[in-house]
Amino acid sequence: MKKVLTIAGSDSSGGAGIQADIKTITAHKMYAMSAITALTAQNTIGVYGVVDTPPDFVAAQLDCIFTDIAPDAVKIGMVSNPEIIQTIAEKLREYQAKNIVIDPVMISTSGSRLLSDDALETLHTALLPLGTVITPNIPEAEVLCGREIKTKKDMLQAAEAITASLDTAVLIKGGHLSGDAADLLCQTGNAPAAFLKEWFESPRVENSNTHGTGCTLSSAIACNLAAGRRLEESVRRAKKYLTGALKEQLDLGKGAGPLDHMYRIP
Ligand SMILES: Nc1ncnc2c1ncn2[C@@H]1O[C@H](COP(=O)(O)OP(=O)(O)OP(=O)(O)O)[C@@H](O)[C@H]1O
Ligand SMILES: Cc1ncc(CO)c(N)n1
Repeated sequence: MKKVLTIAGSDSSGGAGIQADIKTITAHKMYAMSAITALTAQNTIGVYGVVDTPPDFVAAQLDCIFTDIAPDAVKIGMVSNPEIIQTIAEKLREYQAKNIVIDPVMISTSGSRLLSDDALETLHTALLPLGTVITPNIPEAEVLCGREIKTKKDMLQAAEAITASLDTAVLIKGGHLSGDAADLLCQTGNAPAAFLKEWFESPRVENSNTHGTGCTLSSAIACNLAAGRRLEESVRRAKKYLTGALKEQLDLGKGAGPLDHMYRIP
Protein backbone atom coordinates (compact mmCIF):
# COMPACT_ATOMS: atom_id res chain seq x y z
CA MET A 1 0.00 0.00 0.00
CA LYS A 2 1.27 3.50 -0.86
CA LYS A 3 1.78 5.85 2.09
CA VAL A 4 1.04 9.58 1.96
CA LEU A 5 1.94 12.10 4.66
CA THR A 6 0.11 15.37 5.21
CA ILE A 7 1.83 18.16 7.13
CA ALA A 8 -0.97 20.65 7.80
CA GLY A 9 -3.36 22.28 10.25
CA SER A 10 -6.42 20.66 11.79
CA ASP A 11 -9.85 21.98 10.74
CA SER A 12 -12.30 21.17 13.52
CA SER A 13 -15.19 21.22 11.02
CA GLY A 14 -13.52 18.49 8.97
CA GLY A 15 -13.74 20.04 5.51
CA ALA A 16 -10.23 21.42 5.01
CA GLY A 17 -6.73 20.90 6.41
CA ILE A 18 -5.63 17.57 7.88
CA GLN A 19 -9.16 16.17 7.85
CA ALA A 20 -9.72 16.87 4.12
CA ASP A 21 -6.30 15.43 3.37
CA ILE A 22 -6.86 12.19 5.30
CA LYS A 23 -10.29 11.69 3.69
CA THR A 24 -8.80 12.31 0.22
CA ILE A 25 -5.88 9.95 0.80
CA THR A 26 -8.22 7.28 2.16
CA ALA A 27 -10.57 7.68 -0.81
CA HIS A 28 -7.54 6.94 -3.01
CA LYS A 29 -7.10 3.69 -1.03
CA MET A 30 -3.76 4.84 0.36
CA TYR A 31 -2.38 4.92 3.90
CA ALA A 32 -2.62 8.41 5.43
CA MET A 33 -0.21 9.82 8.04
CA SER A 34 -0.25 13.31 9.57
CA ALA A 35 2.03 15.83 11.24
CA ILE A 36 -0.19 18.55 12.69
CA THR A 37 1.23 22.09 12.49
CA ALA A 38 -1.68 23.93 14.16
CA LEU A 39 -5.11 23.46 15.67
CA THR A 40 -7.84 25.69 14.32
CA ALA A 41 -11.24 26.26 15.90
CA GLN A 42 -13.05 26.55 12.60
CA ASN A 43 -16.34 25.88 10.89
CA THR A 44 -17.95 26.60 7.53
CA ILE A 45 -18.45 30.24 8.55
CA GLY A 46 -15.04 31.21 9.86
CA VAL A 47 -11.85 30.56 11.82
CA TYR A 48 -12.32 31.47 15.49
CA GLY A 49 -8.97 30.47 16.95
CA VAL A 50 -5.54 29.11 16.03
CA VAL A 51 -2.99 27.39 18.27
CA ASP A 52 0.33 26.64 16.59
CA THR A 53 2.15 23.41 17.39
CA PRO A 54 5.54 24.04 19.08
CA PRO A 55 8.20 23.63 16.33
CA ASP A 56 10.09 20.93 18.25
CA PHE A 57 6.87 18.93 18.43
CA VAL A 58 6.42 19.27 14.66
CA ALA A 59 9.98 17.90 14.42
CA ALA A 60 9.14 15.04 16.80
CA GLN A 61 6.13 14.03 14.68
CA LEU A 62 8.22 14.08 11.51
CA ASP A 63 11.04 12.06 13.13
CA CYS A 64 8.53 9.41 14.25
CA ILE A 65 7.03 9.17 10.78
CA PHE A 66 10.16 9.18 8.62
CA THR A 67 12.15 6.76 10.82
CA ASP A 68 9.33 4.23 10.74
CA ILE A 69 6.98 4.40 7.73
CA ALA A 70 8.64 6.29 4.85
CA PRO A 71 6.00 8.22 2.87
CA ASP A 72 5.77 7.83 -0.91
CA ALA A 73 4.55 11.42 -1.16
CA VAL A 74 4.13 14.43 1.14
CA LYS A 75 1.48 17.14 1.03
CA ILE A 76 2.13 20.38 2.95
CA GLY A 77 -0.67 22.80 3.83
CA MET A 78 -0.99 25.39 6.62
CA VAL A 79 2.42 26.21 8.15
CA SER A 80 1.77 29.32 10.17
CA ASN A 81 5.11 30.64 11.44
CA PRO A 82 8.79 30.85 10.37
CA GLU A 83 10.07 28.39 13.00
CA ILE A 84 7.63 25.67 11.91
CA ILE A 85 8.52 26.28 8.26
CA GLN A 86 12.28 26.02 8.97
CA THR A 87 11.71 22.81 10.94
CA ILE A 88 9.75 21.21 8.13
CA ALA A 89 12.32 22.25 5.51
CA GLU A 90 15.16 20.76 7.59
CA LYS A 91 13.33 17.47 8.12
CA LEU A 92 12.34 17.12 4.46
CA ARG A 93 16.01 17.54 3.53
CA GLU A 94 17.28 15.27 6.33
CA TYR A 95 14.99 12.41 5.26
CA GLN A 96 15.25 13.15 1.51
CA ALA A 97 11.48 13.26 1.17
CA LYS A 98 10.18 12.81 -2.38
CA ASN A 99 7.05 13.83 -4.28
CA ILE A 100 6.40 16.98 -2.24
CA VAL A 101 3.23 18.94 -3.01
CA ILE A 102 3.11 22.33 -1.26
CA ASP A 103 -0.17 24.23 -1.00
CA PRO A 104 1.03 27.68 0.18
CA VAL A 105 -2.06 28.27 2.34
CA MET A 106 -2.33 31.94 3.32
CA ILE A 107 -6.04 32.70 3.81
CA SER A 108 -8.99 30.36 4.50
CA THR A 109 -12.00 30.16 2.13
CA SER A 110 -13.85 32.13 4.81
CA GLY A 111 -11.25 34.94 4.70
CA SER A 112 -9.06 34.39 7.79
CA ARG A 113 -5.28 34.67 7.70
CA LEU A 114 -3.57 31.30 8.26
CA LEU A 115 0.03 32.46 7.65
CA SER A 116 1.73 35.16 9.75
CA ASP A 117 3.27 38.17 7.95
CA ASP A 118 6.80 37.25 9.00
CA ALA A 119 6.36 33.69 7.73
CA LEU A 120 6.02 34.65 4.08
CA GLU A 121 9.72 35.31 3.51
CA THR A 122 10.73 31.97 5.12
CA LEU A 123 8.06 30.12 3.14
CA HIS A 124 9.41 31.62 -0.06
CA THR A 125 13.10 31.03 0.56
CA ALA A 126 13.24 27.86 2.71
CA LEU A 127 10.23 25.70 1.86
CA LEU A 128 8.71 26.39 -1.57
CA PRO A 129 11.94 25.57 -3.50
CA LEU A 130 11.74 22.02 -2.03
CA GLY A 131 8.38 21.34 -3.68
CA THR A 132 7.93 18.98 -6.61
CA VAL A 133 4.99 21.27 -7.33
CA ILE A 134 3.43 24.17 -5.49
CA THR A 135 -0.29 24.92 -5.80
CA PRO A 136 -1.18 28.57 -5.05
CA ASN A 137 -4.66 29.95 -5.66
CA ILE A 138 -4.96 33.32 -7.42
CA PRO A 139 -4.46 35.58 -4.34
CA GLU A 140 -1.52 33.41 -3.18
CA ALA A 141 0.05 33.51 -6.66
CA GLU A 142 -0.33 37.31 -6.62
CA VAL A 143 1.64 37.47 -3.37
CA LEU A 144 4.31 35.08 -4.70
CA CYS A 145 4.94 37.01 -7.93
CA GLY A 146 4.05 40.52 -6.72
CA ARG A 147 1.61 41.33 -9.52
CA GLU A 148 -2.15 41.33 -10.07
CA ILE A 149 -3.85 38.35 -11.74
CA LYS A 150 -7.18 39.20 -13.36
CA THR A 151 -7.13 37.11 -16.55
CA LYS A 152 -5.83 33.82 -17.93
CA LYS A 153 -3.08 35.82 -19.69
CA ASP A 154 -2.03 37.20 -16.29
CA MET A 155 -1.96 33.60 -15.00
CA LEU A 156 0.45 32.61 -17.78
CA GLN A 157 2.85 35.45 -16.92
CA ALA A 158 2.59 34.84 -13.17
CA ALA A 159 3.24 31.11 -13.57
CA GLU A 160 6.43 31.77 -15.56
CA ALA A 161 7.64 34.29 -12.97
CA ILE A 162 7.01 31.92 -10.05
CA THR A 163 8.52 28.88 -11.80
CA ALA A 164 11.61 30.90 -12.73
CA SER A 165 12.10 32.36 -9.25
CA LEU A 166 11.66 29.06 -7.36
CA ASP A 167 12.89 26.60 -10.01
CA THR A 168 9.86 24.48 -9.12
CA ALA A 169 6.74 23.48 -11.02
CA VAL A 170 3.70 25.58 -10.15
CA LEU A 171 -0.02 24.88 -10.55
CA ILE A 172 -1.95 28.15 -10.31
CA LYS A 173 -5.55 27.29 -9.39
CA GLY A 174 -8.11 29.40 -11.17
CA GLY A 175 -11.06 28.79 -8.84
CA HIS A 176 -11.12 32.48 -7.83
CA LEU A 177 -11.54 33.78 -11.42
CA SER A 178 -14.92 33.76 -13.17
CA GLY A 179 -15.83 31.34 -15.96
CA ASP A 180 -14.56 27.78 -16.23
CA ALA A 181 -12.38 26.42 -13.40
CA ALA A 182 -9.06 26.63 -15.26
CA ASP A 183 -5.80 25.68 -13.53
CA LEU A 184 -2.41 26.27 -15.15
CA LEU A 185 0.59 23.98 -14.69
CA CYS A 186 3.98 25.49 -15.51
CA GLN A 187 7.31 23.67 -15.41
CA THR A 188 10.79 24.57 -16.59
CA GLY A 189 11.65 23.23 -20.03
CA ASN A 190 14.98 21.97 -21.32
CA ALA A 191 16.36 25.27 -22.58
CA PRO A 192 17.06 28.25 -20.29
CA ALA A 193 13.96 30.43 -19.79
CA ALA A 194 11.81 27.81 -21.59
CA PHE A 195 8.56 26.84 -19.88
CA LEU A 196 6.17 23.94 -20.40
CA LYS A 197 2.62 25.10 -19.74
CA GLU A 198 -0.61 23.15 -19.72
CA TRP A 199 -4.19 24.15 -18.85
CA PHE A 200 -6.47 21.83 -16.86
CA GLU A 201 -10.03 23.03 -17.27
CA SER A 202 -13.42 21.90 -16.08
CA PRO A 203 -16.80 23.62 -16.34
CA ARG A 204 -17.56 25.61 -13.18
CA VAL A 205 -19.81 23.56 -10.87
CA GLU A 206 -22.67 25.66 -9.49
CA ASN A 207 -21.92 24.94 -5.85
CA SER A 208 -21.03 27.50 -3.19
CA ASN A 209 -19.80 24.71 -0.87
CA THR A 210 -16.10 25.00 -1.74
CA HIS A 211 -14.54 24.73 1.74
CA GLY A 212 -11.30 22.78 1.35
CA THR A 213 -11.11 22.53 -2.45
CA GLY A 214 -7.43 23.52 -2.41
CA CYS A 215 -6.49 21.04 0.34
CA THR A 216 -8.35 18.27 -1.47
CA LEU A 217 -6.73 18.97 -4.84
CA SER A 218 -3.17 19.07 -3.44
CA SER A 219 -3.67 15.82 -1.46
CA ALA A 220 -5.07 14.11 -4.55
CA ILE A 221 -2.03 15.24 -6.56
CA ALA A 222 0.23 13.78 -3.83
CA CYS A 223 -1.65 10.46 -4.00
CA ASN A 224 -1.19 10.23 -7.76
CA LEU A 225 2.51 11.06 -7.48
CA ALA A 226 2.79 8.39 -4.78
CA ALA A 227 1.28 5.93 -7.28
CA GLY A 228 4.19 6.72 -9.60
CA ARG A 229 2.31 8.87 -12.11
CA ARG A 230 3.87 11.82 -13.91
CA LEU A 231 3.01 15.30 -12.67
CA GLU A 232 0.72 16.19 -15.61
CA GLU A 233 -1.28 12.97 -15.25
CA SER A 234 -1.39 13.44 -11.46
CA VAL A 235 -2.89 16.92 -11.85
CA ARG A 236 -5.42 15.67 -14.45
CA ARG A 237 -6.63 12.85 -12.20
CA ALA A 238 -6.65 15.02 -9.06
CA LYS A 239 -8.80 17.64 -10.76
CA LYS A 240 -11.22 14.95 -11.92
CA TYR A 241 -11.54 13.67 -8.33
CA LEU A 242 -12.04 17.22 -6.99
CA THR A 243 -14.66 18.13 -9.60
CA GLY A 244 -16.57 14.92 -8.84
CA ALA A 245 -16.54 15.70 -5.11
CA LEU A 246 -17.97 19.18 -5.82
CA LYS A 247 -20.64 17.80 -8.18
CA GLU A 248 -22.13 15.67 -5.38
CA GLN A 249 -23.68 18.90 -4.00
CA LEU A 250 -23.17 18.00 -0.36
CA ASP A 251 -24.67 20.86 1.64
CA LEU A 252 -23.54 20.96 5.28
CA GLY A 253 -23.22 23.89 7.65
CA LYS A 254 -24.33 27.52 7.53
CA GLY A 255 -21.48 28.86 5.35
CA ALA A 256 -19.29 27.48 2.55
CA GLY A 257 -19.61 23.78 3.30
CA PRO A 258 -17.29 20.85 2.62
CA LEU A 259 -17.05 18.51 -0.38
CA ASP A 260 -18.13 14.89 -0.52
CA HIS A 261 -14.72 13.23 -0.33
CA MET A 262 -16.24 9.75 -0.20
CA TYR A 263 -18.20 9.84 -3.45
CA ARG A 264 -16.13 7.16 -5.16
CA ILE A 265 -16.42 4.71 -2.27
CA PRO A 266 -19.22 2.20 -3.06
N1 LIG B 1 -17.07 26.09 -8.62
C1 LIG B 1 -16.07 25.31 -9.04
N2 LIG B 1 -16.29 24.37 -9.99
C2 LIG B 1 -15.31 23.55 -10.42
N3 LIG B 1 -14.06 23.61 -9.93
C3 LIG B 1 -13.77 24.53 -8.98
C4 LIG B 1 -14.75 25.42 -8.48
N4 LIG B 1 -14.17 26.22 -7.52
C5 LIG B 1 -12.89 25.82 -7.44
N5 LIG B 1 -12.62 24.82 -8.32
C6 LIG B 1 -11.38 24.10 -8.50
O1 LIG B 1 -10.98 23.70 -7.20
C7 LIG B 1 -9.57 23.65 -7.10
C8 LIG B 1 -9.12 24.54 -5.96
O2 LIG B 1 -9.13 25.85 -6.43
P1 LIG B 1 -9.33 27.16 -5.56
O3 LIG B 1 -8.87 28.29 -6.42
O4 LIG B 1 -10.72 27.19 -5.02
O5 LIG B 1 -8.29 26.85 -4.38
P2 LIG B 1 -8.19 27.43 -2.93
O6 LIG B 1 -8.68 28.84 -2.89
O7 LIG B 1 -6.80 27.17 -2.49
O8 LIG B 1 -9.16 26.50 -2.10
P3 LIG B 1 -9.58 26.60 -0.55
O9 LIG B 1 -11.06 26.85 -0.61
O10 LIG B 1 -9.28 25.26 0.01
O11 LIG B 1 -8.79 27.69 0.11
C9 LIG B 1 -9.05 24.06 -8.49
O12 LIG B 1 -8.85 22.92 -9.27
C10 LIG B 1 -10.20 24.91 -9.03
O13 LIG B 1 -10.18 25.01 -10.43
C1 LIG C 1 -6.49 24.08 8.74
C2 LIG C 1 -6.80 24.67 7.41
N1 LIG C 1 -5.92 24.51 6.41
C3 LIG C 1 -6.19 25.04 5.19
C4 LIG C 1 -7.34 25.76 4.97
C5 LIG C 1 -7.59 26.37 3.59
O1 LIG C 1 -8.81 26.15 3.10
C6 LIG C 1 -8.24 25.90 6.05
N2 LIG C 1 -9.41 26.58 5.92
N3 LIG C 1 -7.94 25.35 7.25
